[in-house]
Amino acid sequence: MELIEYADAEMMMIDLANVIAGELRESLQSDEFATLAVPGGTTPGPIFDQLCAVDLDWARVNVMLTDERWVPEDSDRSNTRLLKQRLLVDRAAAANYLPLYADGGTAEEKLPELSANIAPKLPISVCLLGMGADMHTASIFPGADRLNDALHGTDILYPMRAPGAPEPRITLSAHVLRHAIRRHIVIKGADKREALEKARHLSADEAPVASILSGATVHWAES
Ligand SMILES: O=C(O)[C@H](O)[C@@H](O)[C@H](O)[C@H](O)COP(=O)(O)O
Repeated sequence: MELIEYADAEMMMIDLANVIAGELRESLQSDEFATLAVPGGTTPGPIFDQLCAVDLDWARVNVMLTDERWVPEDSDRSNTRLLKQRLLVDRAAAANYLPLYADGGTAEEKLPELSANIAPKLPISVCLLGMGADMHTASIFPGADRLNDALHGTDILYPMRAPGAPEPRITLSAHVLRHAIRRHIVIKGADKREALEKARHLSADEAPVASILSGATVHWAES
């Protein structure tokens, strides 16, 4: 794993948006389509604000989340809502969105149709991930009911219920995340930096983020 430290978060977000745009551009030079996976949560919004305005052949880019909270799109907990408000706008509105949520059923019920839609768009060309202070990444949480499957199984998606998550989740598997051609993790704050250092010496069962660190670039700013 490579660690890049930034003087401040604002610089980190601008830099990271440029890096992601450059990598997507590079993918589109050799492939007909590129797939970008991004996290929800509170950290990546400023990256989306930059990235959405980038001059790129967005019509050839598939955009998806790394994980979703199983809540309707009008909930302020919905990562889909965040993406639609801040990434899939401006030039990036031309991208092809691959949903991780569908109305009218549980994650377990909807998972086959969501997976079938994603399968032809893999591997992920550029994957951006977040991390929680409890060392979860995507929605692969320590102590979660399907932790073992999400870490070691080969399915694309797993439903997930975890003590640390207020609602049911759906997440890409570690298998799919590890097969991403380029992988970035974005974290902010001293507590997450400490958690990252701790995770490097723990098993993936204790620190799920450890399962995707090898070959990843971690971007960190204190504030
Ligand atoms: O839906 C989610 O919550 C995310 O996709 C999740 O994996 C997130 O990246 C981390 O929890 C960090 O969240 P923050 O950026 O809010 O700290």
